[in-house]
Amino acid sequence: MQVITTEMVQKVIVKRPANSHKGQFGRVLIIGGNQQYGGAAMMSAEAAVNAGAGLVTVMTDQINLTSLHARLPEAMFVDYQAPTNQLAQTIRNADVIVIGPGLGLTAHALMLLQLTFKTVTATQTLLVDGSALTLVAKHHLPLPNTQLILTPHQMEWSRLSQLPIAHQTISANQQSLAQLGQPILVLKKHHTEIYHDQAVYQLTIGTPALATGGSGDTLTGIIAAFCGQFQTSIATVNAAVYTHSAISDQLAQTQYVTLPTQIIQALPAFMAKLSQS
Ligand SMILES: NC(=O)C1=CN([C@@H]2O[C@H](COP(=O)(O)OP(=O)(O)OC[C@H]3O[C@@H](n4cnc5c(N)ncnc54)[C@H](O)[C@@H]3O)[C@@H](O)[C@H]2O)[C@@H](O)CC1
Ligand SMILES: Nc1ncnc2c1ncn2[C@@H]1O[C@H](COP(=O)(O)OP(=O)(O)O)[C@@H](O)[C@H]1O
Ligand SMILES: [Mg+2]
Repeated sequence: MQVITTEMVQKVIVKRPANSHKGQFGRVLIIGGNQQYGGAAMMSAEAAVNAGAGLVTVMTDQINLTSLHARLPEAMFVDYQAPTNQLAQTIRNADVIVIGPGLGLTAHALMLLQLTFKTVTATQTLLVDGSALTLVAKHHLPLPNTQLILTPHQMEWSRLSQLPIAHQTISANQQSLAQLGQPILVLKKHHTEIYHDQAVYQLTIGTPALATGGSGDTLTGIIAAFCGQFQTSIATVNAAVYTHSAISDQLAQTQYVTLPTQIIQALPAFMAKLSQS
């Protein structure tokens, strides 16, 4: 198991080429946010925008439109009740898709997940989080052939792998991942572990100041934005996971809890500093 270091992250968060445009920094689609959990999709989207995604679209319940645009005019909106062919076209247009933050477990949520799995191709990156992971486990859905990243916390991983939390050892986790077709796994907890093929990385920063609703939703947006602009790889995912906790640690010097929205606000300055060092 290797520890993720600042030096590893500096290799990922590089200066942007002068001759570039938004089309090169990733078209990110966030699918989530039902009537109860709109904030989850909004935090994911705002994190993606602030972490540098070129274009961000949110496919969510219409009830979230006004608050989304009031808070984040940079984001585009698609009503997740739109006709299936429009939803599929939106999914096809994305480079990186996040599904799950605040999605919920209803029949409509399941339909959106199945449509995404059916539509996504091998050249796209798909990040499955939150409710979407619970739906995969509950309905035994086969995972699609794409660049796949799973971001469960320990309980979500338990549902998916059928490993009780106390049995989530490195070798047991690796065996479960082999059965799931070797996606990248971000197993979120105190000292999060990241798995890909035989490689295992550990985050040794981050504190319980992160133990507040929305911290994981925010992480999904950072990972998606990083994959969209720095290419999908284990190094890129590690850099995103590290950035999330490093910002929290900085804020936690003077704060008991670090709010997801505060981490989001600090992203552009943190990335500028790393890219210049
Ligand atoms: N503001 C919002 O709209 C929020 C929406 N959320 C959404 O709510 C949905 C359900 O997600 P939840 O995670 O709350 O619900 P889950 O019921 O899937 O899991 C949460 C429970 O798992 C247990 N658990 C064990 N180990 C854990 C670990 N290491 N980390 C976290 N929990 C652990 C805890 O008992 C915890 O109450 C998701 O779609 C999520 O995106 C949450 O993220 C909270 C904030
Ligand atoms: N005690 C802790 N130490 C370090 N990191 C933590 C701790 N508690 C939570 N976190 C981090 O906060 C995030 C929580 O994700 P998640 O449980 O999915 O939150 P939510 O779904 O509410 O957004 C993960 O990145 C996790 O590693
Ligand atoms: Mg979560």
